[in-house]
Amino acid sequence: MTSSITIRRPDDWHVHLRDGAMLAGVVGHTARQFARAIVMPNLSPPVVDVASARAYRQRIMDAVPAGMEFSPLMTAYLTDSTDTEEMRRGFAQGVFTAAKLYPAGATTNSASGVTDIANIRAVLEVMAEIGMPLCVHGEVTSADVDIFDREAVFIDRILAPLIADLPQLKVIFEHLTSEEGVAFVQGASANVAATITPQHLHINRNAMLVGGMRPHAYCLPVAKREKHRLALRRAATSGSAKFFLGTDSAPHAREAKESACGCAGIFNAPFALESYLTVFEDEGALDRFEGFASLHGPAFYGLPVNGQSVTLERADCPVPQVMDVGAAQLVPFHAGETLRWRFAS
Ligand SMILES: NC(=O)N[C@@H](CC(=O)O)C(=O)O
Ligand SMILES: [Zn+2]
Ligand SMILES: [Zn+2]
Repeated sequence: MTSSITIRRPDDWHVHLRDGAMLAGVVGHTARQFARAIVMPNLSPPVVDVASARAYRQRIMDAVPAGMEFSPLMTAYLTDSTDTEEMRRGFAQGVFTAAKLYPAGATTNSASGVTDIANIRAVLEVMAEIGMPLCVHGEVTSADVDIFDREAVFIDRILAPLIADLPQLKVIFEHLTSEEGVAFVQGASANVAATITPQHLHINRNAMLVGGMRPHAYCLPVAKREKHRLALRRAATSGSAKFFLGTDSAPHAREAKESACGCAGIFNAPFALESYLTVFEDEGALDRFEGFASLHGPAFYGLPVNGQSVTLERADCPVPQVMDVGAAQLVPFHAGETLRWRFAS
């Protein structure tokens, strides 16, 4: 039995670091395991321009615990009125690594998102021209579409037409949750890739709804039927360079989750690599873990791979029921479980 595994230092291609005291409480968990992370811009107010992204990046750097090396990669939050020149400038200056499309109303802090993709057509054209990647929260928001179908419908109504229209645009289908999503990404050109979270590899919708309503298993897009989880596990462990690590770690204070209208988001940063590695081992794909965690993401984004390495050891890794991060009590993903891999260094 493999007793330890060493891979190039990975990156997290989708994370929510929040701001203020919450940022200070959570950033170390990401910086401990990952060299870089694509930082989501859904603050309140959102990060829509170069100046606010620069300022946010500085706040993140200031919050990284001493001795940790971590580079936040910033994203621009697209709105109906995003300025094309602002995107061009931010990308040229290396402030924006990508831009993020939130369909208005789809998820946490998406109220200022895009109400109709036609409204950002000019921005997307420029992004395709300059090679600026588009990160997508891929769900429609129409009241008549069932929440479990919103990703599949998004492909048909929005994503497939967009990609046909702008084949040069680099698109990351974020936090993929469905077999339709997997099939779509597999069948698309090399300009289309996807991130996959640990929770969507571990849980199906039963985790949320059986034996009581379990708000800590609630995130968006929601976990779906078992067949979707299995399709995601096959994709993540397939070795295909189209799929890579993006935790979507999304901390919300315990009381905001355990509420009559609980927030969407799972805080998985503290044990992210341990969680993913368990899946790769169960699928007999330990040899493909490094590609998913450390190689495919940089290749897609056109960035160098990291120089350093990390090691995980086979050892009991108990996950606490709750973590006090100063700003809040957070219930981590896998709370109360003991994982069988432990991040060593
Ligand atoms: N994934 C989530 O459930 N929540 C994210 C937003 C998002 O990534 O959609 C958050 O910011 O809380
Ligand atoms: Zn999202
Ligand atoms: Zn997210």
